[in-house]
Amino acid sequence: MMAIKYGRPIELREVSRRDGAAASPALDLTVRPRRNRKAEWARRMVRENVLTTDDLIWPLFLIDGNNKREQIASMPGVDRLSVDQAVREAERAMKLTIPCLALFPYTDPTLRDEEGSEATNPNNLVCQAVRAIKKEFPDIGILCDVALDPFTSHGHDGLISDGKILNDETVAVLVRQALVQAEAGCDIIAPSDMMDGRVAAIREGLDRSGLLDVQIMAYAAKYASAFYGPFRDAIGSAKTLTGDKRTYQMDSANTDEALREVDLDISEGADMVMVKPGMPYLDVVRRVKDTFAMPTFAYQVSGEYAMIAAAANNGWLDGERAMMESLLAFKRAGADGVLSYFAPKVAEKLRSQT
Ligand SMILES: NCc1[nH]cc(CCC(=O)O)c1CC(=O)O
Ligand SMILES: [Mg+2]
Repeated sequence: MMAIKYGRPIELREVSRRDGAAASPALDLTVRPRRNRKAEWARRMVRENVLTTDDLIWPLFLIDGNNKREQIASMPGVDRLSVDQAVREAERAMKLTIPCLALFPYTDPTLRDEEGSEATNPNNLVCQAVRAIKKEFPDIGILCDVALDPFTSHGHDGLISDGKILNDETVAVLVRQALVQAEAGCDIIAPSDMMDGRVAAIREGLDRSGLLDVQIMAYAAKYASAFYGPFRDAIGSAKTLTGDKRTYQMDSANTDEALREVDLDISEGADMVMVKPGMPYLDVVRRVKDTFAMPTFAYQVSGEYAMIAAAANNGWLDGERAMMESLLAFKRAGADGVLSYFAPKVAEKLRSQT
């Protein structure tokens, strides 16, 4: 019996050395993992995870106006788009075979109020964009975020009373927000507010309105994160936000809690679940995928995008390679897809490789 692990059995050592091999010093290794990495064709054969355009959800920021593109300083390469420009990006997404867009509005400050009432206006920016995109490109998926922060004067995701975020009262408004979006033609409702019980309430609201096919992707494990900073610039809530979101978004120290949150959202009717942010929480993605075997998504959030984009713009790292590596990391962690501001660039890169 010869136990071979990482070397050659002692008995075979002498015979195994070829004549002349002594001239070139060699380690006595049977197993050399580098053999499988010796050429690109060999690396392709043993590759465990692949990223394709099917894995991408592309978030777009909307702004009122026509033929307008406004740069977002903290997200170099990402613009706020007027509805007509968002339709052009939808066309680009179709050509790049990106399956789904996510829409986020920059609401005019004059339309923001304490209750976020613009959220339930069936003609708000998001609903306008959904209709315009679906009219030209009915075959692209559209995901709409459900939360009040783009619409409230205080920048919180829910209603406030005496400095507290009200849960049940907020849920009632979120149901109405989800309904105006679904009625506009949105395919996937994505509650990002972290109120308790909102998935069940939204599911019931949709079903009662006959919107049985509208899916719910729950931001199930969403953490109170510093990485949302640039997003809050993009939707214009950074300056107005008072305090933080720690009474509703999760504590970044926890993962068991993430499993309980995901479990609840699934039992309330979520079709898909999301972990957010992405790269700093890949352990959560893996646990969620392994525990529930549900379609699991990750959000590579604005701050993650900004870090890579800023370092690349400074020449501190190879932006394209860092981008591709960061996206593949989500696949390795078990994600079925990723919301990423890099989506169009990634899709272009993937296309140039085939
Ligand atoms: N509730 C709204 C919402 N939906 C997505 C993000 C962040 C996305 C990003 O940073 O890219 C946020 C911000 C927040 O919760 O403060
Ligand atoms: Mg929850």
